[in-house]
Amino acid sequence: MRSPESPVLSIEGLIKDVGPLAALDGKMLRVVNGVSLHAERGQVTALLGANGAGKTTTLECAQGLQKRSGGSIRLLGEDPDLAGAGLRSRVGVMLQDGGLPPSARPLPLLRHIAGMYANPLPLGHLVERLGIDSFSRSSVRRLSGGQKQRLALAAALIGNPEVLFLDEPSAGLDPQSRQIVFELIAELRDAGMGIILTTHLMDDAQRLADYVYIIDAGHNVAEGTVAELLQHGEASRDGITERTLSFDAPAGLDLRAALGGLGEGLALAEDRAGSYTVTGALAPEHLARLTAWWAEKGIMPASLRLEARSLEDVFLDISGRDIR
Ligand SMILES: Nc1ncnc2c1ncn2[C@@H]1O[C@H](COP(=O)(O)OP(=O)(O)OP(=O)(O)O)[C@@H](O)[C@H]1O
Repeated sequence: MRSPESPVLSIEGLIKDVGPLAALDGKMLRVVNGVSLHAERGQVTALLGANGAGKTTTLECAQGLQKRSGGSIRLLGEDPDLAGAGLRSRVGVMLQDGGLPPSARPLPLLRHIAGMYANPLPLGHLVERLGIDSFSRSSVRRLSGGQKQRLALAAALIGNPEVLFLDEPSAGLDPQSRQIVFELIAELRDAGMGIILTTHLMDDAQRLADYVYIIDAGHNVAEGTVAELLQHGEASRDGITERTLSFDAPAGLDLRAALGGLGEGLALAEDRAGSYTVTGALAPEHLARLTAWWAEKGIMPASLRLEARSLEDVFLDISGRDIR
């Protein structure tokens, strides 16, 4: 648990029932069952979970878009179910499909939104950072998925919020835009904004998140920094640190010969022609043996990477591998 010192968002034991549902003979369905989460200023907090885990419902309750059935929520110290425009003006929300009016053009739309806030960010700066100029003459309905995404982020930020909710912030973005959006998120975090994001992309969470909550079937199943969660993954394997060494080199190498007697207990594979992985309890001796063999044979790999388990491995261990 981290210290809840002036959290931007504090959720304790959130319950959300939906219905009554005809499919359940008129009964209610509990879709969030006791989720707790704390998000701090100056941090990126990620909420991860499989499809249907309850992420959207949790965050919509936090934003006051859905009324909770039980538990407590404080967003910037206020109950979102009771708060008014004052709270909304301090909160930025970027939804996955943007929720932007289809016939609007980017700049008038952003100017209009900026006009609703007391201290908006300078429009020109945001427009330039997010490359909105290049499509400012098109209407929202004609924008590509990635352009809409960047415009939605600008719309969420223009009011200069203290807390920002991001739903799948890199969905549909090309590598250049993703880089720009990530840099902007890191800058906003460093400037003290509290950022709460949901994503299915473990890479994004691993790169951006200061603290991660994993929920499943409506309740918390794990939490911690990325490093803590990765350690959890290691501990769950009887204290043995499993690592993967991957490298690209000429096709058809005999890895077993390369590792000699040290290959026992390791999984050796040439996944594609010339693309190799060695997985298991790798020790420095394995690396020494392999690199000595390369030197002996005059082999210089085109790429080489050593990693412990990824957040994706840990996520799958924690929330199971069954499709939802
Ligand atoms: N109004 C509703 N009526 C019936 N079921 C609902 C309703 N709202 C949510 N649910 C169900 O509650 C569960 C949680 O939904 P939610 O959208 O919060 O999940 P999620 O974690 O955001 O999923 P995803 O990753 O797929 O977006 C799902 O199984 C969903 O079908």
